[in-house]
Amino acid sequence: MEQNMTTLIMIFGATGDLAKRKLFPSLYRLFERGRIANRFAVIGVARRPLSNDQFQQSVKDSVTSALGAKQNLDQFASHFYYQSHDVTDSNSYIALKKLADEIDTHNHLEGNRIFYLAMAPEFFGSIALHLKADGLTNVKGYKRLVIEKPFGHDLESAKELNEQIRTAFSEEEIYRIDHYLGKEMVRNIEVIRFANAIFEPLWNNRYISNIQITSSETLGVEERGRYYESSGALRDMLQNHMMQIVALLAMEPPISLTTKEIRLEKVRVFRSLRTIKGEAVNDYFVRGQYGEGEIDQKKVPKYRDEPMVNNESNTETFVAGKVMIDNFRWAGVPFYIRTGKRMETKSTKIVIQFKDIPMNLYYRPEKELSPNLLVIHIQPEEGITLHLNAKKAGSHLDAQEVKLSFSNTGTYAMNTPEGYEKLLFDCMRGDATNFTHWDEVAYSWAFVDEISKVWDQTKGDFPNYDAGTMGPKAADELLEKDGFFWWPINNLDVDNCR
Ligand SMILES: NC(=O)C1=CN([C@@H]2O[C@H](COP(=O)(O)OP(=O)(O)OC[C@H]3O[C@@H](n4cnc5c(N)ncnc54)[C@H](OP(=O)(O)O)[C@@H]3O)[C@@H](O)[C@H]2O)C=CC1
Ligand SMILES: O=C1O[C@H](COP(=O)(O)O)[C@@H](O)[C@H](O)[C@H]1O
Repeated sequence: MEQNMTTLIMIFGATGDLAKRKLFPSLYRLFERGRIANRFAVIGVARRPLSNDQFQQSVKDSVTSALGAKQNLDQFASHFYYQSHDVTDSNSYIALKKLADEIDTHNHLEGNRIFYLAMAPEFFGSIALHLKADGLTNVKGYKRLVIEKPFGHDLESAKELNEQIRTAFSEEEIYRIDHYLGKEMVRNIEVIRFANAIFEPLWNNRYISNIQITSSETLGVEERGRYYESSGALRDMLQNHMMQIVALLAMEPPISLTTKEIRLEKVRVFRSLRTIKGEAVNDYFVRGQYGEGEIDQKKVPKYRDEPMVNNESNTETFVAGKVMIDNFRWAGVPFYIRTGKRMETKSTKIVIQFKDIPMNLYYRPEKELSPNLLVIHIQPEEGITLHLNAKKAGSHLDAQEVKLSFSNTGTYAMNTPEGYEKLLFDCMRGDATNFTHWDEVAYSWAFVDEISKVWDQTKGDFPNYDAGTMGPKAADELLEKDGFFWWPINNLDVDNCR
């Protein structure tokens, strides 16, 4: 893997929300930690007219607003340039190439280029084609394309987009970003599984009864109503973030930790997904849309009253499903996943529920022994909790549930870096392990398309959950019919140990 951090990053959509909230602060943190040397430059691209000074000021403002007052901000911002450019206008690329070549030569950037597409996905394909046609990719160093989600709207559009970007970049040069793969505890899944002799032998259908993955948000759609109306929770969260977590939990140990081997194993999981189609969709998947409710003691409107949302919208803001992986290791083990907006709490957690022991010697017959759980806390807290049974102090032989916890924040006493910081750094190093390969995207869309095909044709009974709750009743029933229930995520806090 290369360790060449000398690079010119072109951010398309540099005045947008993602650039301000995530990309500039992440680049600052890399700069602050000395991970990118002084030989880097950023060209921000967007339509509105801004001078370099104005752009640098907006970069400084976004760093301060995300990270608080910081040192060396002027020095950091001096690496930023701005080009007012409409990506639909072919002539603009000529001027952009000229600027890029000048900055490259002036800063000795060795012709290394990262093109970061942080704007609406409808532009992705044509930007990639222009970059090649107008010579911006014609460099003596490396060229890499970082592409934001959503990668297409369904398999067909994803294929079309892929073909367009592949005319300008090879698969190895394409970094399809999924910011969940930058989260510290998502990256930790593989280490927890493959570096612990106590887990890997149990990691299969003989010992695990079910796995639950919840990613709940308290936010609504905010200003993104127009995008969300054509996306919904299924395409916005499940097709990418949730399915990636399933793959990491379910994959076989790779023969080595290279990008190629890890991706191969993840793809094998996607290939083993049980296809759910037609009438079966509603047995395996549940959709919801939020009505009015209360969050943090404030009244919030229903989804259909949000800006840029159709007042009869059929878009789901919640999805829960049972994913089955039909292979030797996982046959019969349901992976329950749920995600939604305007839920009770902001939390992403994985609960691995182990099967019951064959016989309970310790509780009285009327009391059941608690199952062992391994909880992986992805956010906001980061850590692991193992739920065990141990003798109740002072009792004869009664057992009680105890929790062994590891808290990432507590151990290192610092905030772990944002996902984007890690992913940007990985891209500069040429490490694509935590980016999604085309095959993963394609299999995941094929799986999701069968669900949306059914849902697009039938009207949901919406709204069907109140804002501030954990989703519709049907999501609970999905597990109840299998004899399970969602573990209440608020009671699983990493710090909530007995
Ligand atoms: N925001 C977020 O938290 C997340 C965003 N994403 C993805 O990131 C991408 C960007 O999202 P976000 O930042 O929220 O979007 P915004 O709408 O906030 O920003 C869009 C950017 O594109 C620029 N732009 C729009 N049209 C053109 C054009 N024709 N030519 C040149 N520039 C143009 C806008 O600037 P101007 O108007 O000046 O041209 C602006 O800088 C999307 O793909 C989104 O799905 C993914 C995960 C999270
Ligand atoms: O990709 C997306 O993710 C965010 C949730 O990300 P998180 O890191 O805050 O969990 C979600 O709000 C957004 O709708 C979606 O596009």
